[in-house]
Amino acid sequence: MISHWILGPGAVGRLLAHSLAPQFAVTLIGRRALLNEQRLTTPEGKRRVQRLNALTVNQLASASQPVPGFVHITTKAMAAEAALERIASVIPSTTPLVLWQNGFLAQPRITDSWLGPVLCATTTQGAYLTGDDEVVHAGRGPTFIGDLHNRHPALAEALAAMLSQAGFTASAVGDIRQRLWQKLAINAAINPLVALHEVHNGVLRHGAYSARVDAVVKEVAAIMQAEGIQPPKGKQSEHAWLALVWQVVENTANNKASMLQDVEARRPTERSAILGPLMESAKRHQLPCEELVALDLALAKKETAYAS
Ligand SMILES: NC(=O)C1=CN([C@@H]2O[C@H](COP(=O)(O)OP(=O)(O)OC[C@H]3O[C@@H](n4cnc5c(N)ncnc54)[C@H](OP(=O)(O)O)[C@@H]3O)[C@@H](O)[C@H]2O)C=CC1
Ligand SMILES: CC(C)(CO)C(=O)C(=O)O
Repeated sequence: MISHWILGPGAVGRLLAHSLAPQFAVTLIGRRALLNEQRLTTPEGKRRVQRLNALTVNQLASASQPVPGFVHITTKAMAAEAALERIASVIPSTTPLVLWQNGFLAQPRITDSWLGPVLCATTTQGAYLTGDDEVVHAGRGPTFIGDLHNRHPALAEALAAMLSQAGFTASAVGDIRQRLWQKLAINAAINPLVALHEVHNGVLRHGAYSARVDAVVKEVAAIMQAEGIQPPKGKQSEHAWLALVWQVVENTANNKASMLQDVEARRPTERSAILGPLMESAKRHQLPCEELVALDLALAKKETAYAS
């Protein structure tokens, strides 16, 4: 039986573990001990309890586990490389990895440094934790799998089939880089502003916020063009990116964005994974990015204030 290791037992990691466990061998790996009896609340409000095989990184070194078929990394973007480093000595260097992070920080770095295949997943599944033994699956959405250089289409197909068997709507795609950058554009336009002002996504439609969104999207659209990233619908243009972002704001008006959840929990945000690649690209292509830099600085200041 294919075994899946899931490194990072947070919202996505536990949702994945609950979904895969009935049909596959699953090991959930964290840096601290987790209860083996875990609860899931479905989007329909049903509650399920399941025993999951949960180990700490330290226990993993002494436990005799079968070699994993896949290692899913489900930490936040900034933690992915360090988390992988902690387990790298106990898995073959050819083990397929699956990166579930938003942004575009961990994906190119781990793809360049890992010997084995590195698949990337982008998902609009929504999940959040309510405690050490419970995850809420807030909403369903599609998941796309691929690798940055399109070298492993069969592996992506095989994983998408397993995830589909586990109840995800998953597809293998040949354009995962495009999809990761498209999501990055949306996250850059929405997440920093709502996190800084501590508002739900829908508030961006009002007052001075909407002009800030437009100004951010203007910078992002030029960067996307320079990176060769098309908006999912329509031709490359500022108008198409604006339409996309405003549609997501509308669809998620009542959402508390992930970056706002991080700010409220006083955790580091994923600003380096979301704003970082855009600012780097702007610099490389000599494009303006004053709005993005201002958002990044303001978020850094906010994080420093609550970290001290
Ligand atoms: N939640 C969602 O709905 C979605 C999330 N994503 C993306 O998925 C990624 C994960 O998000 P999410 O699950 O919400 O994040 P969480 O903060 O809920 O989970 C992150 C987990 O990683 C663990 N972790 C951190 N460092 C290590 C380490 N060195 N070794 C092992 N585990 C570690 C944390 O453990 P500890 O508790 O000890 O801190 C925590 O359990 C992010 O990039 C996010 O943007 C994408 C789409 C939807
Ligand atoms: C699309 C959006 C902004 C929805 O809240 C999101 O992906 C997030 O919160 O990270």
